[in-house]
Amino acid sequence: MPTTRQQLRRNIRQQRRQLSPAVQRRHALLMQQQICQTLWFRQARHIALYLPSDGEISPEPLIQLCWKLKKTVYLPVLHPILHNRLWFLPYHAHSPMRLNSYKIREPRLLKAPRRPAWALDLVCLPLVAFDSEGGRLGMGGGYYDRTFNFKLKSQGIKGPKLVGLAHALQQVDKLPLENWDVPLTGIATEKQIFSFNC
Ligand SMILES: Nc1nc2c(c(=O)[nH]1)N(C=O)[C@@H](CNc1ccc(C(=O)N[C@@H](CCC(=O)O)C(=O)O)cc1)CN2
Ligand SMILES: Nc1ncnc2c1ncn2[C@@H]1O[C@H](COP(=O)(O)OP(=O)(O)OP(=O)(O)O)[C@@H](O)[C@H]1O
Repeated sequence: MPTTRQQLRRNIRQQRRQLSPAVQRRHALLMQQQICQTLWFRQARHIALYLPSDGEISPEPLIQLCWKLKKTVYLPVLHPILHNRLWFLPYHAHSPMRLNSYKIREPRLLKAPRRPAWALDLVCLPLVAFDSEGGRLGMGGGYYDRTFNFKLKSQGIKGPKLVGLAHALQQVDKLPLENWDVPLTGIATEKQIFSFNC
């Protein structure tokens, strides 16, 4: 019987949560060393990352490196009005934070200048599963697909590079592509960089 998206999510989320803190730290550092060599990272000044939850690979070493290199870091914030869309707010060491409805820390809205999604250079996306052709399965809210939907339009804005971050164990054989799925530019794991032609 084929595995449903729900079963696959449950399965991989469970495997991810079982990684020890030491393995999590090692993967986060190795993934950072992989991605920081790419042109996607080196040419980017405005970079969206995320704070890890539920065993996701941690972009925290990458965030520290961005700050050191004077790149501006943004985090996703659940849109206060539009259904399942994201805003991106700057994130500094002293940004006032709150917990969103999924208990993930996000910057408070306050007066921080938002950056429109199309004006970011690089967006590092969390994901639950990926395949070797750039297929991505997320947490199921469709937040990133809705927010970067403009990239699917033929005359659309080119927008940021979209790079998924994952533990290598999150790779699966083949994910069915849905017509709302926004293509990824690449994926970075602790083992390697996958690059797709977009
Ligand atoms: N670290 C991180 N931040 C992120 C995301 C993410 O995947 N990871 N998102 C990527 O989109 C957005 C939040 N999307 C999320 C969607 C579902 C769940 C979640 O845990 N869902 C529960 C059930 C729903 C509920 O509690 O109401 C679950 O599946 O167990 C979490 C985040 C924005 N920020
Ligand atoms: N551009 C869009 N417009 C309208 N609905 C969308 C769009 N993109 C995704 N959806 C809807 O969102 C729901 C969740 O999509 P999906 O399972 O692909 O999310 P995901 O990629 O796992 O989540 P996330 O991007 O939040 O990590 C689906 O029911 C889909 O119909």
